[in-house]
Amino acid sequence: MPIKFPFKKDKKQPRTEPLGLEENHIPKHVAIIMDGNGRWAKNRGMPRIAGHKEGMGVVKRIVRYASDVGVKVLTLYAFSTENWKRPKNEVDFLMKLPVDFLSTYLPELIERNVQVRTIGDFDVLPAHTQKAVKEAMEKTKDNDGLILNFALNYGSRFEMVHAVKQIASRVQEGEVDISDIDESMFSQELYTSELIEPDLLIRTSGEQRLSNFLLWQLAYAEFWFTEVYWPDFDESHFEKALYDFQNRKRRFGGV
Ligand SMILES: CC(C)Oc1ccc(CN(CCC(N)=O)C(=O)c2cnn(Cc3ccccc3)c2-c2ccc3sccc3c2)cc1
Repeated sequence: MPIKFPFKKDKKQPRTEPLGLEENHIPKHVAIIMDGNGRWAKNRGMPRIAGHKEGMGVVKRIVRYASDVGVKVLTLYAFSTENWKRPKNEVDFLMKLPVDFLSTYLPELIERNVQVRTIGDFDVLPAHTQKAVKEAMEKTKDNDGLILNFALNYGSRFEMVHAVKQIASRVQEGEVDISDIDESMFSQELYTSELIEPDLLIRTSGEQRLSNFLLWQLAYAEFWFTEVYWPDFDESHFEKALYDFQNRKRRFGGV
């Protein structure tokens, strides 16, 4: 019978009746494809950026929950069609969003001992976005609590081809012999080289696809999908995902 641990008592957070999560079987690394902002807004006759705004509030709440429940790494991927397909006002809004997010939320992230990291092609972001993100990473680099990892302009196949090129050039230089190449060497060349691999992937809005996200790193992860649009995603959905994760692991226990 699973041992029932109530959540750590935390005055600040409204207590939710725990499903009976086992404290010592929380996934170490949860990756989330945050999808559904646009449809959420459309269903309400609101502009798409209203969905992104609502989605930002959910990011803050889920980060709090993940750090409270003991997740070690939380990787967030804003599933977004290429920016060039978006109207200009939406792209401008999105590029401002991180600056607003960090200006209001960085103090709490620091207080919560959260370390902010990114994976992906950082340089294509506008200067003001880069500046805000760099400052957040610099100010939190020594924190050893939850690692909050944002996928920015990230593509898994691009990442993997880049890794192949890095290794191939080392072979060409005679630094590495073909027989030395193994999974570990390949993993070391990925953006995620310093992170443990995800053990749970969550995707919202009913899509059941990876969309070129962490293709190598998700090889052994549990996948959990929900119809819920990201702006409607809340702690109860996250808790259910953790609960199902624990039950799957329990059912298929073994080595
Ligand atoms: C370190 C962190 C604070 O800074 C950054 C974080 C991300 C990016 C990249 N970025 C915005 C620019 C782009 N590529 O479109 C997206 O991924 C993107 C695309 N849609 N949404 C809205 C959305 C909001 C909420 C949920 C899904 C999508 C976002 C998005 C995603 C999460 C968060 S959290 C703070 C801002 C933000 C913006 C750049 C810097």
